[in-house]
Amino acid sequence: MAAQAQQETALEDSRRDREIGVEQEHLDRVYRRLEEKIHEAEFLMNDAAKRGQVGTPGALAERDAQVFRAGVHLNRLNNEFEDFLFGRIDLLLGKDGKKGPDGAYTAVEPAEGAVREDNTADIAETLHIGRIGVLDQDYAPLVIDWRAPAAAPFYRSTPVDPGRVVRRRVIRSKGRRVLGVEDDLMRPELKAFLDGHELAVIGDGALMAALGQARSHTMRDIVASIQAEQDLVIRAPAASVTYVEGGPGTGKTAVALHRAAYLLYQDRRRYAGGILIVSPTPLLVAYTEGVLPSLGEEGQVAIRAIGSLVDGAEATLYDSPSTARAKGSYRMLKVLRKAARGALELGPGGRTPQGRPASGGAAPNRTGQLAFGDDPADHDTGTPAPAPAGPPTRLRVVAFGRRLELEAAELERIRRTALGGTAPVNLLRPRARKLLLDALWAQSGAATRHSDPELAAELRSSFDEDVSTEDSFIAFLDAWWPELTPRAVLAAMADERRLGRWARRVLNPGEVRKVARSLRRDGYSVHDIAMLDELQAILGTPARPRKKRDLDPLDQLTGLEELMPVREESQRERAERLAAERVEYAHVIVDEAQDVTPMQWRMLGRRGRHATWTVVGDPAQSSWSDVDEAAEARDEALGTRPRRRFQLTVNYRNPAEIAQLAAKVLALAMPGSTSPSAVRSTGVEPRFVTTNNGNSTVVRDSLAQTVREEAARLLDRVDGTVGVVVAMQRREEAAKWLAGLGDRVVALGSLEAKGLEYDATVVVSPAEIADESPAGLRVLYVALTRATQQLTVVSGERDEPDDSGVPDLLRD
Ligand SMILES: Nc1ncnc2c1ncn2[C@@H]1O[C@H](COP(=O)(O)OP(=O)(O)OP(=O)(O)O)[C@@H](O)[C@H]1O
Repeated sequence: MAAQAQQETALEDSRRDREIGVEQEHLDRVYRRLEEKIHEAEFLMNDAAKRGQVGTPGALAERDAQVFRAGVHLNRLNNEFEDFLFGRIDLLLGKDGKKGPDGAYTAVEPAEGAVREDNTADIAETLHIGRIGVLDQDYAPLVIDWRAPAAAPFYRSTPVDPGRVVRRRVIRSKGRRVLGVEDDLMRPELKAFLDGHELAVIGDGALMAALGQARSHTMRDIVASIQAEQDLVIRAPAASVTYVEGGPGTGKTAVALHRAAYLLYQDRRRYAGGILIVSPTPLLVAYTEGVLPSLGEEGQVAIRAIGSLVDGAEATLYDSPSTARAKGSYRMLKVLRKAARGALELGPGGRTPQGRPASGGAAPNRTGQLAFGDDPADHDTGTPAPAPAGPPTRLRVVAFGRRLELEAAELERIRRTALGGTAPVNLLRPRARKLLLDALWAQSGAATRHSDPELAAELRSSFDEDVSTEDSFIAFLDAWWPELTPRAVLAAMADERRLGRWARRVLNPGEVRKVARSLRRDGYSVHDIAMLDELQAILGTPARPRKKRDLDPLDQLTGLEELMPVREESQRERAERLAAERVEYAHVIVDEAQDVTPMQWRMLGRRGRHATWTVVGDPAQSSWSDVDEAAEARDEALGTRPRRRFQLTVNYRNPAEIAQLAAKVLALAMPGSTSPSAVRSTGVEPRFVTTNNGNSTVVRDSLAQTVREEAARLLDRVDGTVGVVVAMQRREEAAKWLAGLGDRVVALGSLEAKGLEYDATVVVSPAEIADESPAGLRVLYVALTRATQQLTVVSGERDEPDDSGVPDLLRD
């Protein structure tokens, strides 16, 4: 028996080696062709450089265009040289004989007679799929770009609906070497022949091989194993709104990133306006950042955390759930509108009573840590408040030899009239100035001096000119109607009494206290960033003279400055500059959309007023408490554009053992909803550990020690990363528990775990996580669904474990 098994293995190995050899031959051909193309690109660059020396405007423009094109080409080839060929499909003869622009036949369905009556068939076409397309000298496809229509069957074909595909192969290669192949047979009932030989089938399929791999701290692309339901989303037409829901691990983030790459491939010109991908946390941005470059896309896509969308301000703080609820809800809009108008009373310099400069930056707090909650003892600056300067209460000018004066009451009346307009507050300043001049003019009595309207008008205009150029008038206007910045207004809201006035009948006194207190911390939270953005819209920016860029004197002479990039700027810098200057996008992708608050939806809406959208999320993972209000805000941001809805149903992350446990929390958090089905099982059940010594008391040291031991245990059992998920308030403490265990293990607050995944996780005290906010059960559901292989749950003080250590929240 053993000898027979050995023989079979040897046979299998030799078949595998033969197939690897076949793919190696193809890869060699592709590399030879790529080298030719690189030479072409280099020749173009040199040639262009020579042309540049001629120096005529026409030659300069041509040189620049060529250098640009050749540079892009070289860049792509060099980037994608690594592991860029990853797939192959062997197809039956198609229905018609038509070929697409990439040289492949376009038919999806097989021709009649492609399968013979005895269930045999010949392979009519073989296509290799890679990160970019490569044609040979005769324009036959050596590699098809994964985003091209001809590559779609690689992803769409299933045994239920195979189309023309007989065999789908995933090729694993490193540099110039093919390392392995994994095949899926789409028509297992068929005996298919390629060049007279029966088609070989190697391995158990690529998906399982991909899913079993150890995780690192960065996400990998899934280009070689995109599944049919995911492919439908990635290639959905970009018109209007693509709306994708799916449980944890169904690939929503992966799909969103691949969709960005696909859209750029499909219509680069249209998306020259940029694609914005919004992530909930900087951790998730860092985790996903490498995926697009691996797909050959970078420049036109900006991946930003929702707390980094406002230039010059970065969210570094967390708000407690109740403060977040007040700041993120629609009610805050009313408060901000009042504040923006009321803040004029700040007077010059924009100093708040707390002494914090109103234009204060987003420095991290004193300890340099991210802070959770808004306990004044921790975060108050503690600086005694100097008296505010306040706005001036009297205007005095001299005009036409007379002393004119407006008193406080009159000034107040004028301010109210000016604010009666609906324009942004900063743009109302000219109107206020005009009303002041009207009042002074009326007081001067000069209007009655001339009955001739023309003379009267002339007199008025010289009066206006005299007064408005007077130093005292200019200084008064600057102090009385200062140009407000969003930061100044937000800082002004840190004063509780003042905020109380602006928020009357909108926020309750407790909310006012908490919001004001949180705004006294150094730095901003994600919710503050949305408030800053809203304030920017409410205040407006007065037009300023445009600063001219430094120009190359030669470009100025030839008038080419608009056509050519500034000389010293590299292509990458240019792309970055354009991205930084961009305020609106052609397509906006919102990841973890279930967590976006109403105020944040307004901020996103302003960035995609004319955009098409892809919105991905999972209501069951929402940490936002008022789901209906958020849905209303989302609908407002997306407008009336038609929506195309997709549902992802398969969990690729968690093994069935972990998914089943998480489903129990889902049933509590959102009764009636269904969990995605896990695609694999590891046979390793979640482990339950309790620090509860039997009388419901937990020694704190014991919790620290237990978590540390469990993390160390998991580090021994998995090759990749271990995440320890704790309630937000324990984050700093938990990091200390893990000191010295190395960089494969990290401690995370429950909200920070959003979207991330680890080989193994330790979830610390389910009850503590669930009790932390009104959406706590959904946050716990997120925490429990982060592991790709193993999960340990450690009960804490608040949990009630049974005899097996299973805490109450995780029992049936
Ligand atoms: N077709 C696929 N082939 C291989 N791996 C996949 C595939 N689809 C998803 N995965 C993997 O499954 C994991 C989960 O994917 P992803 O993070 O995109 O899911 P998600 O739906 O955004 O999850 P969550 O809602 O929990 O944030 C990732 O490791 C991803 O690479």
